[in-house]
Amino acid sequence: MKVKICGITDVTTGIQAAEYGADAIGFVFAESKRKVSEERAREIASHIPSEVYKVGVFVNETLPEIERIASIVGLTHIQLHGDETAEFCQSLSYPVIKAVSFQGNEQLASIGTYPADYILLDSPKGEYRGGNGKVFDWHQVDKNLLNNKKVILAGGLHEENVESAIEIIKPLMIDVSSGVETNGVKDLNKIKAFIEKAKGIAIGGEIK
Ligand SMILES: O=C(O)c1ccccc1NCC(=O)[C@H](O)[C@H](O)COP(=O)(O)O
Repeated sequence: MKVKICGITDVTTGIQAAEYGADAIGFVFAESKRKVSEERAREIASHIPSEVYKVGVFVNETLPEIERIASIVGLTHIQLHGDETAEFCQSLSYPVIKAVSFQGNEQLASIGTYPADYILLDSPKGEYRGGNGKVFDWHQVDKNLLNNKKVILAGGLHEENVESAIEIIKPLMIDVSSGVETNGVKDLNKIKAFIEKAKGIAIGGEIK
């Protein structure tokens, strides 16, 4: 199971997350309590091994601004967390993760044709477009509608519920932010425990 730790804002947490086995780390460049400057993100990214994805999270940002930040920071993937059109997605020169605030399967039917490499299933938006620490009903998701796209599951995951989430959705990757924080700050013990738990979960008798 691949793991993305999102909302990284300092070098130590980035380095430790990678050491604990994170496959991707996320930098939020949108309105958020976890918003990070491009200078800080660049510094963090420079300490992270090349095989770990550096994902930039954007909400309705302009194309030139995304491309500019991606190039400065050294992003490997762009996560679109707003209302970006398919044409917008196609214009980006990076692999795209399109986030969907899950509200039902009608929505998934249309996202099945969206030209993104990955679909990130998240909870309906709260105060911010993402990172709200809320779960949604995984049983409602009809994955057949997603056209075999690579699925990343997010939304209120933590050490205690991640096993059920993986069992029900069987995603390629899981994404967490609030669930590895204490009092709104990333907690290294929780990050370690979450990654260990997720990496040890057997799907169909095989450790993924
Ligand atoms: O994390 C944020 O603050 C955020 C703000 C605005 C747009 C997206 C944001 N996060 C994107 C993520 O990938 C989060 O990890 C994902 O929404 C899950 O968050 P959580 O429910 O807190 O685990």
